[in-house]
Amino acid sequence: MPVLTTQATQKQFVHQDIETQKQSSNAPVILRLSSVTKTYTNGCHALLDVNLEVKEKEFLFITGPSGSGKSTLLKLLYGEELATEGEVIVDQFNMASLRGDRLSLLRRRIGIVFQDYKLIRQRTVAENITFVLQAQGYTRKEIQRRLEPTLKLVGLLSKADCFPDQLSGGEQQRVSIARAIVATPPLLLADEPTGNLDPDNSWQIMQILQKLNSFGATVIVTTHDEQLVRKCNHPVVQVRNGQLYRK
Ligand SMILES: Nc1ncnc2c1ncn2[C@@H]1O[C@H](COP(=O)(O)OP(=O)(O)OP(=O)(O)O)[C@@H](O)[C@H]1O
Repeated sequence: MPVLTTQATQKQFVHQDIETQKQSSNAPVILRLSSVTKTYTNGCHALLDVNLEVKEKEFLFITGPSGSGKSTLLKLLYGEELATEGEVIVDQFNMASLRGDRLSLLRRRIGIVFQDYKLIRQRTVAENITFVLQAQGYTRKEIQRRLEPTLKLVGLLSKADCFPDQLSGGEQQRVSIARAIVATPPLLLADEPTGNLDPDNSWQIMQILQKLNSFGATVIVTTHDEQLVRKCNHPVVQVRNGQLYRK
């Protein structure tokens, strides 16, 4: 693993790496961070002069210790936070200039999976998955057309009418993945999706994410789980003290 101490070297390295990828793949860029710094209002520098480019259909792991800036990086990508300096481009949109309806439209093209699932306890599995489609004005017929294959993909066809509290942690995470992908977004962001799961369930989740990637989605996963990362053959970026290092 390269150890890069200065930002100049780091930039050079990441750019070199980007060049290498360009030679091996002509896929369009789906997201780009250019010289991005994120400082929270309390003065905490979560990210410092970060550069990253991800191409369509890539699968990227983001690893790093607790508090290093992984979630912040994902939040910049789905517009939960804005960069303090630098430029964040997602799906050709500059995140700094996106507000209201335009931000909502971009978010429809991004599926998000969280460590703590964020399911609605009073709604069934099927309702949790289709809720977002209803909110986006899909017809009942289209919702039904999408629901069954999505449930099948995450192995939950028989649990459609269960409530979240009747499911295991792994099953709940599979519901949250189903909810994230039911509108077939081209970009899937997963923030510690296996953080609350045992190794078997973690592996099941990874297999689903890899299957979605093989179907054409760009997938970015943050994780602490080095073993899981080693098991999969995907590029890895490590965040340390708010800076990015290619592994
Ligand atoms: N809303 C906020 N206000 C102030 N500081 C924040 C905020 N969110 C995060 N931070 C700080 O920014 C830094 C990076 O946090 P972040 O959540 O991105 O790290 P992380 O790598 O995802 O950590 P973990 O693996 O524990 O989830 C930390 O020092 C954290 O305390």
